[in-house]
Amino acid sequence: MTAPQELTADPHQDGVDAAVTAARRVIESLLRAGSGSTAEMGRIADQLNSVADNLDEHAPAMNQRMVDMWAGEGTTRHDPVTGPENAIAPPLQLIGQSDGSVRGVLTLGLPYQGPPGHVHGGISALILDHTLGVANHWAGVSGMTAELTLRYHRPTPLFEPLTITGVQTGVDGRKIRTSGAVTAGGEVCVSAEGLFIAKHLPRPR
Ligand SMILES: CCCCCCCCCCCC(=O)SCCNC(=O)CCNC(=O)[C@H](O)C(C)(C)COP(=O)(O)OP(=O)(O)OC[C@H]1O[C@@H](n2cnc3c(N)ncnc32)[C@H](O)[C@@H]1OP(=O)(O)O
Repeated sequence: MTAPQELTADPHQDGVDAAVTAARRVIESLLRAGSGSTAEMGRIADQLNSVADNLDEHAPAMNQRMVDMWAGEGTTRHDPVTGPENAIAPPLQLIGQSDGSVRGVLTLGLPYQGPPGHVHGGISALILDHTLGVANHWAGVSGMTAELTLRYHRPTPLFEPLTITGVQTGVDGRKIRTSGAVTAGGEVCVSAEGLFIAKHLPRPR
């Protein structure tokens, strides 16, 4: 039996991860403040643009950055679900379980809102697509999403811990079947069935 294993990159307390954590806070704070805020939004926009100008000035060429992103341990650092270097990632940390499934817990805030006080359905789809992909990796046979079928059973709450699970259920030639769910308080909010096809795009070199 395989021991549980962290499958996603551990966020660092410094460097780009710390800057990305701050950027996530800015996104959330802008939403909290809103158009009725007395904060000087014009000045805030200038400050944020100056931060972006500084980053762009020190960034490598795009093709070099793509090579770096896909080198070594970097593969789980930048995706939009688990990546500690990606400010739009919640981020979710996934653990491979001894029973072959993967599991993670996260709480989503205002940037991920769809219906009032609840998670946008597209965000649940993004999280489940990625989690099913990681479940395939953990199972040892992975591929690209060909079909993702979602059932939204009940609204998924913001501001509460959500448990995200995924497990590979079968492999038939190049066809890989995987299922998963988002649960809150032990109730299934969203369930997913995925068909993946064993195929991998080449890494940039
Ligand atoms: C630690 C963490 C690590 C890292 C973990 C990272 C996890 C990341 C997870 C994210 C996953 C994504 O979002 S991936 C990105 C989203 N997906 C995509 O962009 C895929 C775009 N589509 C494609 O590239 C293609 O259509 C493919 C690869 C799906 C299939 O193309 P292909 O390779 O040419 O294969 P093809 O011959 O067409 O099909 C092979 C067989 O599958 C069947 N098939 C193909 N598509 C379908 C379909 N939609 N529905 C039913 N069946 C289908 C065919 O009938 C055929 O069956 P038979 O005749 O053999 O019986």
